[in-house]
Amino acid sequence: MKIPVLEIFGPTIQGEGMVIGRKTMFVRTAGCDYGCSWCDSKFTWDGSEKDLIQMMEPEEIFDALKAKGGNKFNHVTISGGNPALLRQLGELVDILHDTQIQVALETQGSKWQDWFTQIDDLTISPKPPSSGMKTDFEKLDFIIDALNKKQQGMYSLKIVIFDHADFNYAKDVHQRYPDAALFLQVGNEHIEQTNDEQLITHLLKKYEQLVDLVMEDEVFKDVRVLPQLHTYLWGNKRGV
Ligand SMILES: C[S@@+](CC[C@H](N)C(=O)[O-])C[C@H]1O[C@@H](n2cnc3c(N)ncnc32)[C@H](O)[C@@H]1O
Ligand SMILES: Nc1nc2[nH]cc(C(=O)O)c2c(=O)[nH]1
Ligand code: SF4
Ligand SMILES: [Mg+2]
Repeated sequence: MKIPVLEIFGPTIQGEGMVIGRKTMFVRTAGCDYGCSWCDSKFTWDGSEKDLIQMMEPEEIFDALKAKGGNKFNHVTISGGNPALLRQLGELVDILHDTQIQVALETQGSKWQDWFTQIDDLTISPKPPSSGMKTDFEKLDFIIDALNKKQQGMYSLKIVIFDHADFNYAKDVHQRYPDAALFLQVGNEHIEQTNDEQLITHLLKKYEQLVDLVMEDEVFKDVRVLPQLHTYLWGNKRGV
């Protein structure tokens, strides 16, 4: 079954979360059930690129990954949009595993798919208040419970922080799922900034502020605090 794809790129480094720095390819699917105010990939759901969506069979995606990445990769990250909207992605995961390629997934935790159990590095990124979205905690409970029973691979939570309300939301999530590895990520509110120097200076300051807050906090002990590493190298550039 065909999959709506907007970008296939790499090899690059995974810039975020549990496998930060890992050499990986990216497949970005189209469509999202959320509309986060600060989404850095709005083109996947705002209609601006609907004519650029390619409907691809899993084998075609595999061929496109090979055409771009040759024999230089063994890890593919599926992001979006929300790839968890697509039941048919399980087929792509199987094809990649058949050739010893590991698979990572980026999703917000609003939908479950049975193929989640096959993912090697699964990132669930629930959305804090600044996004304008509301977390369905019953659904998230179900997903985290299912992931805790998972036989294969790793999973983690990654929460983007823009303000104090987000910080408190992340604390609540951490206390609700104390056994889940938690990553706090600096929010980038300047997604249109084209001046890399200005952007990086700003993001470094934000990173330092977030680190300072976490260091003084008694709830956040077993936690990791990270920037989006790719923005330090390439700013807001797409496809990297
Ligand atoms: C574009 S989303 C796609 C996957 C999925 N929809 C999700 O949100 O997890 C990939 C990651 O980028 C993060 N993200 C999006 N916009 C961001 C921003 N302006 N600053 C920091 N992280 C951002 C999301 O929270 C998510 O963890
Ligand atoms: N290098 C790089 N790392 C990333 N980690 C998560 C990304 C995403 O947009 O999902 C992303 C991305 O777009 N590029
Ligand atoms: S859930 Fe992810 S892709 Fe969807 S709007 Fe939010 S950040 Fe963007
Ligand atoms: Mg991104």
